[in-house]
Amino acid sequence: MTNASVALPSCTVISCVSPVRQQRRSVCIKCCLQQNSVLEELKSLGVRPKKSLGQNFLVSEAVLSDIVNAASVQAGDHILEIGPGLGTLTDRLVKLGATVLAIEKDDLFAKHLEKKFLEVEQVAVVHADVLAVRQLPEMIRTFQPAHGAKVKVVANIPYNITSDLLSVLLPMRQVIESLYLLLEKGAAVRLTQARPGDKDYRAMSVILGLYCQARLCFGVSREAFHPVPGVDSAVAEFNLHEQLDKRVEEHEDDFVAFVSAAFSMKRKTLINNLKSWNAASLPNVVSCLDSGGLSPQIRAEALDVSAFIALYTCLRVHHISRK
Ligand SMILES: C[S@@+](CC[C@H](N)C(=O)[O-])C[C@H]1O[C@@H](n2cnc3c(N)ncnc32)[C@H](O)[C@@H]1O
Repeated sequence: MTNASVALPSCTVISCVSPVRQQRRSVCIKCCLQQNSVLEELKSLGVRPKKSLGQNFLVSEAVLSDIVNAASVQAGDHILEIGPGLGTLTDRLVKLGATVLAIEKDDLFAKHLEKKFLEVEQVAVVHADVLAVRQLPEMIRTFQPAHGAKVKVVANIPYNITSDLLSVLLPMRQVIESLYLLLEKGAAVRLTQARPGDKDYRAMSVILGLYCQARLCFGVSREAFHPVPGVDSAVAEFNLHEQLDKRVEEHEDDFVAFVSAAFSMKRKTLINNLKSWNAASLPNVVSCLDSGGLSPQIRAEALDVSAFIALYTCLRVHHISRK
């Protein structure tokens, strides 16, 4: 059995033979050990990673360290981990003295994790689809430390739930302080860097501006995973604002629906898109755009979050909301 925790220089490249596939690859010693231990663990469980659940396991010690450093994980932190898989990142978080709430959808991995961390008081495993946990805010509130500090989310998530997961977690500023997510690189760049006028600027860019400060932390090579995915990854930080802009605080869901409607058809003007939000509002949209010095022909991708909030606030003055 290999031991991935042996202290070795991180960048010495060797020719690594997988014990399962009998294939040879050039990787660093630490990755080789970690990769082989992941492969052996999968083999002992008799499972093949499922594409449908985005199961690409981290096999790079260096990336694990970079993630926990980016999140400044320290003893006493309470961390929500989504998709713990074999528990590699969970293990690292526990070693740093954090307490972990780990939510795993896969039946077999959830059982495996329950056994693996049975004796570890700092880990609670929840067998569930994170997107289907109705009482997620309450569950996180119960998990918060006694002194009420907020929770950090640190996770290597399946790429296909990125938007849905952000939509679920971003509004939870009462219980969550920040998110550190390992994402598909293109998505990480888009989510953290798109600005008004860019081709990647979307409704989610505005929604992110409402809820948080987003930052691209670092890129991660596809070689850091088993199986190796078809794309590179990156870690992104989402630091949630403690308070929402007062003007939308009481109409948060309606504002999000307003922004989403404004972007619904890429080629249409903002006004035409807003018909699906409230068709009767259009004369008011024209006058609110005008009072903000904006053309009635403007498209959603030209407006930043402040312009959206100003436009929405103007419409609320006319008692207009979603119909
Ligand atoms: C990319 S793997 C990461 C595994 C592990 N954290 C690692 O870094 O090696 C994603 C994990 O999320 C789990 N998963 C997929 N969809 C999920 C969902 N909706 N809710 C909770 N876990 C999910 C998968 O079963 C898998 O274990």
